[in-house]
Amino acid sequence: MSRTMVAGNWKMNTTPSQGASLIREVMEKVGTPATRVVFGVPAIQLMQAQELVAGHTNYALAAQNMHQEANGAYTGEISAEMLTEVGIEYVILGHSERRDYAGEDDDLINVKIQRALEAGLQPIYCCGEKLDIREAGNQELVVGKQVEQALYSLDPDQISKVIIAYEPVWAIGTGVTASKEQAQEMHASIRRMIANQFGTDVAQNMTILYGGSVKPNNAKELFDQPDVDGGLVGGASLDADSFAAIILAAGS
Ligand SMILES: O=C[C@H](O)COP(=O)(O)O
Repeated sequence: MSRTMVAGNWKMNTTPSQGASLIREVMEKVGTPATRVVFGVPAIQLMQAQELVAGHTNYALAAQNMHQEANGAYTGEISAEMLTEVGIEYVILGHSERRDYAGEDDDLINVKIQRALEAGLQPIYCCGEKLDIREAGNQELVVGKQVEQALYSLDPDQISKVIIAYEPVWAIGTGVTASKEQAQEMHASIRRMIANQFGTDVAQNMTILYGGSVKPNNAKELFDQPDVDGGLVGGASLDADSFAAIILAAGS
Protein backbone atom coordinates (compact mmCIF):
# COMPACT_ATOMS: atom_id res chain seq x y z
CA MET A 1 0.00 0.00 0.00
CA SER A 2 1.22 3.49 -0.84
CA ARG A 3 2.43 5.58 2.09
CA THR A 4 0.84 8.79 0.88
CA MET A 5 -2.09 10.39 2.65
CA VAL A 6 -3.60 13.83 3.02
CA ALA A 7 -5.66 14.39 6.15
CA GLY A 8 -7.59 17.51 7.04
CA ASN A 9 -8.06 18.47 10.66
CA TRP A 10 -11.01 20.82 10.86
CA LYS A 11 -10.56 21.33 14.62
CA MET A 12 -13.59 23.14 16.16
CA ASN A 13 -14.71 24.64 12.88
CA THR A 14 -17.74 24.01 10.65
CA THR A 15 -21.28 23.25 11.68
CA PRO A 16 -22.65 19.91 10.44
CA SER A 17 -24.27 21.53 7.39
CA GLN A 18 -21.11 23.48 6.55
CA GLY A 19 -19.08 20.32 6.96
CA ALA A 20 -21.32 18.31 4.66
CA SER A 21 -21.01 20.99 1.96
CA LEU A 22 -17.24 21.05 2.35
CA ILE A 23 -16.93 17.28 1.95
CA ARG A 24 -19.21 17.29 -1.09
CA GLU A 25 -17.24 20.13 -2.71
CA VAL A 26 -13.87 18.50 -2.14
CA MET A 27 -15.10 15.17 -3.50
CA GLU A 28 -16.53 16.87 -6.54
CA LYS A 29 -13.28 18.74 -7.25
CA VAL A 30 -10.97 15.78 -6.65
CA GLY A 31 -13.04 12.85 -7.93
CA THR A 32 -11.39 9.57 -7.00
CA PRO A 33 -8.11 10.61 -5.41
CA ALA A 34 -4.84 8.85 -6.13
CA THR A 35 -3.94 9.11 -2.46
CA ARG A 36 -5.83 8.37 0.75
CA VAL A 37 -7.86 11.40 1.85
CA VAL A 38 -9.08 11.70 5.41
CA PHE A 39 -11.42 14.33 6.81
CA GLY A 40 -10.88 14.96 10.53
CA VAL A 41 -14.30 16.32 11.40
CA PRO A 42 -15.81 17.41 14.73
CA ALA A 43 -17.37 14.51 16.64
CA ILE A 44 -20.95 15.64 16.14
CA GLN A 45 -20.49 15.46 12.36
CA LEU A 46 -18.90 12.03 12.14
CA MET A 47 -22.02 9.97 11.44
CA GLN A 48 -23.40 12.32 8.81
CA ALA A 49 -19.99 12.69 7.17
CA GLN A 50 -19.56 8.91 7.15
CA GLU A 51 -22.63 8.59 4.96
CA LEU A 52 -21.02 10.97 2.46
CA VAL A 53 -17.71 9.11 2.16
CA ALA A 54 -18.95 5.52 2.57
CA GLY A 55 -18.26 3.49 -0.54
CA HIS A 56 -16.01 6.14 -2.11
CA THR A 57 -12.53 4.83 -2.85
CA ASN A 58 -9.74 6.46 -0.87
CA TYR A 59 -11.95 8.66 1.31
CA ALA A 60 -12.26 8.09 5.04
CA LEU A 61 -12.85 9.95 8.28
CA ALA A 62 -10.85 10.63 11.41
CA ALA A 63 -12.12 11.56 14.84
CA GLN A 64 -10.11 14.34 16.46
CA ASN A 65 -9.87 12.63 19.84
CA MET A 66 -11.24 9.75 21.91
CA HIS A 67 -11.14 8.59 25.53
CA GLN A 68 -8.60 6.06 26.75
CA GLU A 69 -11.15 3.87 28.55
CA ALA A 70 -13.47 1.49 26.72
CA ASN A 71 -16.58 2.82 28.46
CA GLY A 72 -17.75 4.14 31.80
CA ALA A 73 -18.66 7.25 33.74
CA TYR A 74 -16.75 9.79 31.65
CA THR A 75 -19.26 12.53 30.93
CA GLY A 76 -18.80 14.18 27.58
CA GLU A 77 -16.31 11.66 26.24
CA ILE A 78 -16.37 9.39 23.19
CA SER A 79 -14.93 5.86 23.08
CA ALA A 80 -13.00 4.07 20.37
CA GLU A 81 -15.75 1.48 20.03
CA MET A 82 -18.35 4.18 19.41
CA LEU A 83 -16.20 5.40 16.53
CA THR A 84 -15.60 2.04 14.90
CA GLU A 85 -19.25 1.05 15.15
CA VAL A 86 -20.20 3.92 12.85
CA GLY A 87 -17.41 3.17 10.38
CA ILE A 88 -14.69 5.63 11.44
CA GLU A 89 -11.22 4.37 10.47
CA TYR A 90 -8.79 6.89 11.98
CA VAL A 91 -8.35 8.94 15.12
CA ILE A 92 -6.01 11.91 15.61
CA LEU A 93 -4.18 11.52 18.93
CA GLY A 94 -1.63 13.71 20.65
CA HIS A 95 -2.34 16.89 18.74
CA SER A 96 -0.43 19.81 20.26
CA GLU A 97 -3.72 21.59 21.01
CA ARG A 98 -4.81 18.64 23.17
CA ARG A 99 -1.39 18.57 24.81
CA ASP A 100 -1.65 22.30 25.57
CA TYR A 101 -5.34 22.74 26.39
CA ALA A 102 -6.26 19.33 27.81
CA GLY A 103 -2.92 18.52 29.44
CA GLU A 104 -2.36 15.32 27.48
CA ASP A 105 1.13 13.82 27.67
CA ASP A 106 2.79 10.95 25.87
CA ASP A 107 2.01 8.42 28.60
CA LEU A 108 -1.70 9.13 28.25
CA ILE A 109 -1.39 9.25 24.48
CA ASN A 110 0.29 5.83 24.58
CA VAL A 111 -2.73 4.40 26.41
CA LYS A 112 -5.10 6.04 23.94
CA ILE A 113 -3.13 4.62 21.01
CA GLN A 114 -3.35 1.13 22.47
CA ARG A 115 -7.08 1.51 23.06
CA ALA A 116 -7.62 2.81 19.52
CA LEU A 117 -5.70 -0.13 18.05
CA GLU A 118 -7.61 -2.65 20.15
CA ALA A 119 -10.84 -1.24 18.75
CA GLY A 120 -9.57 -1.38 15.15
CA LEU A 121 -8.87 2.34 14.63
CA GLN A 122 -5.69 3.62 13.01
CA PRO A 123 -4.14 6.34 15.18
CA ILE A 124 -2.66 9.43 13.56
CA TYR A 125 -0.11 10.20 16.26
CA CYS A 126 1.00 13.85 16.38
CA CYS A 127 4.38 14.92 17.70
CA GLY A 128 6.46 18.06 17.31
CA GLU A 129 8.60 20.59 19.12
CA LYS A 130 7.82 24.10 20.35
CA LEU A 131 9.73 27.15 19.14
CA ASP A 132 12.15 27.38 22.09
CA ILE A 133 13.18 23.77 21.54
CA ARG A 134 13.79 24.42 17.84
CA GLU A 135 15.78 27.58 18.65
CA ALA A 136 17.93 25.59 21.05
CA GLY A 137 18.50 22.95 18.37
CA ASN A 138 16.95 20.20 20.50
CA GLN A 139 14.12 19.20 18.16
CA GLU A 140 15.39 15.69 17.38
CA LEU A 141 15.92 14.96 21.05
CA VAL A 142 12.51 16.19 22.16
CA VAL A 143 10.52 14.66 19.31
CA GLY A 144 12.51 11.45 19.78
CA LYS A 145 11.41 11.29 23.40
CA GLN A 146 7.77 11.86 22.41
CA VAL A 147 7.94 9.06 19.85
CA GLU A 148 9.68 6.74 22.31
CA GLN A 149 7.13 7.30 25.09
CA ALA A 150 4.08 7.10 22.88
CA LEU A 151 5.05 4.28 20.52
CA TYR A 152 7.93 2.06 21.66
CA SER A 153 5.73 -0.19 23.81
CA LEU A 154 3.65 -1.25 20.82
CA ASP A 155 4.11 -4.66 19.26
CA PRO A 156 5.07 -5.09 15.57
CA ASP A 157 1.50 -5.65 14.46
CA GLN A 158 0.28 -2.55 16.33
CA ILE A 159 3.00 -0.21 15.11
CA SER A 160 2.31 -1.15 11.50
CA LYS A 161 -1.13 0.48 11.82
CA VAL A 162 0.12 3.79 13.25
CA ILE A 163 0.50 6.94 11.18
CA ILE A 164 2.81 9.62 12.53
CA ALA A 165 2.22 13.33 11.93
CA TYR A 166 5.24 15.52 12.60
CA GLU A 167 3.83 18.95 13.44
CA PRO A 168 6.29 21.55 14.66
CA VAL A 169 4.18 23.61 17.05
CA TRP A 170 5.73 26.87 15.82
CA ALA A 171 4.33 26.15 12.35
CA ILE A 172 0.75 25.35 13.37
CA GLY A 173 -1.69 28.04 12.35
CA THR A 174 1.10 30.61 12.09
CA GLY A 175 1.62 30.76 8.34
CA VAL A 176 5.25 29.85 9.01
CA THR A 177 5.98 26.47 7.44
CA ALA A 178 8.99 24.29 8.13
CA SER A 179 11.29 24.43 5.12
CA LYS A 180 11.39 21.31 3.02
CA GLU A 181 14.86 20.62 4.42
CA GLN A 182 13.68 20.99 8.03
CA ALA A 183 10.72 18.72 7.38
CA GLN A 184 12.81 16.08 5.62
CA GLU A 185 15.43 16.12 8.37
CA MET A 186 12.84 15.47 11.09
CA HIS A 187 10.91 12.89 9.09
CA ALA A 188 14.13 10.99 8.33
CA SER A 189 15.06 11.13 12.01
CA ILE A 190 11.65 9.74 13.05
CA ARG A 191 11.84 7.01 10.41
CA ARG A 192 15.35 6.06 11.64
CA MET A 193 14.02 5.74 15.18
CA ILE A 194 11.18 3.50 14.01
CA ALA A 195 13.67 1.40 12.03
CA ASN A 196 15.95 1.01 15.04
CA GLN A 197 13.11 -0.02 17.32
CA PHE A 198 10.86 -2.03 14.99
CA GLY A 199 12.96 -2.89 11.94
CA THR A 200 13.49 -1.50 8.46
CA ASP A 201 10.36 -2.98 6.93
CA VAL A 202 8.06 -1.33 9.47
CA ALA A 203 9.87 1.99 9.02
CA GLN A 204 9.78 1.84 5.23
CA ASN A 205 6.05 1.17 5.22
CA MET A 206 5.17 3.80 7.78
CA THR A 207 3.25 6.89 6.71
CA ILE A 208 4.78 10.03 8.20
CA LEU A 209 2.79 13.20 7.54
CA TYR A 210 3.93 16.79 7.90
CA GLY A 211 1.62 19.34 9.54
CA GLY A 212 2.01 23.06 10.09
CA SER A 213 0.76 25.72 7.66
CA VAL A 214 0.58 23.39 4.67
CA LYS A 215 -0.91 25.41 1.81
CA PRO A 216 -1.42 24.83 -1.91
CA ASN A 217 1.75 26.82 -2.66
CA ASN A 218 4.08 24.79 -0.44
CA ALA A 219 2.47 21.34 -0.41
CA LYS A 220 4.26 19.90 -3.41
CA GLU A 221 7.78 20.80 -2.34
CA LEU A 222 7.10 19.36 1.12
CA PHE A 223 5.46 16.19 -0.21
CA ASP A 224 8.29 15.68 -2.72
CA GLN A 225 10.73 15.03 0.13
CA PRO A 226 11.60 11.33 0.33
CA ASP A 227 10.39 10.88 3.91
CA VAL A 228 7.36 13.21 3.78
CA ASP A 229 4.36 11.08 2.83
CA GLY A 230 1.69 13.78 2.80
CA GLY A 231 0.16 16.23 5.22
CA LEU A 232 -2.07 16.82 8.19
CA VAL A 233 -3.69 20.07 7.15
CA GLY A 234 -5.52 22.48 9.44
CA GLY A 235 -6.63 25.88 8.12
CA ALA A 236 -6.26 25.07 4.42
CA SER A 237 -8.48 21.98 4.78
CA LEU A 238 -11.44 24.29 5.48
CA ASP A 239 -11.39 25.67 1.95
CA ALA A 240 -12.45 23.21 -0.76
CA ASP A 241 -10.21 24.69 -3.48
CA SER A 242 -7.15 24.76 -1.22
CA PHE A 243 -7.68 21.28 0.18
CA ALA A 244 -8.31 19.84 -3.28
CA ALA A 245 -5.08 21.42 -4.55
CA ILE A 246 -3.16 19.97 -1.61
CA ILE A 247 -4.63 16.51 -2.24
CA LEU A 248 -3.60 16.70 -5.89
CA ALA A 249 -0.09 17.83 -4.87
CA ALA A 250 0.35 14.56 -2.98
CA GLY A 251 0.07 12.53 -6.21
CA SER A 252 -0.20 8.86 -5.43
O1 LIG B 1 -3.62 19.31 12.60
C1 LIG B 1 -3.24 20.20 11.84
C2 LIG B 1 -2.26 21.14 12.27
O2 LIG B 1 -2.54 21.65 13.53
C3 LIG B 1 -1.88 22.17 11.25
O3 LIG B 1 -2.74 23.28 11.26
P1 LIG B 1 -2.49 24.44 10.17
O4 LIG B 1 -2.43 23.76 8.83
O5 LIG B 1 -3.65 25.35 10.32
O6 LIG B 1 -1.17 25.06 10.52
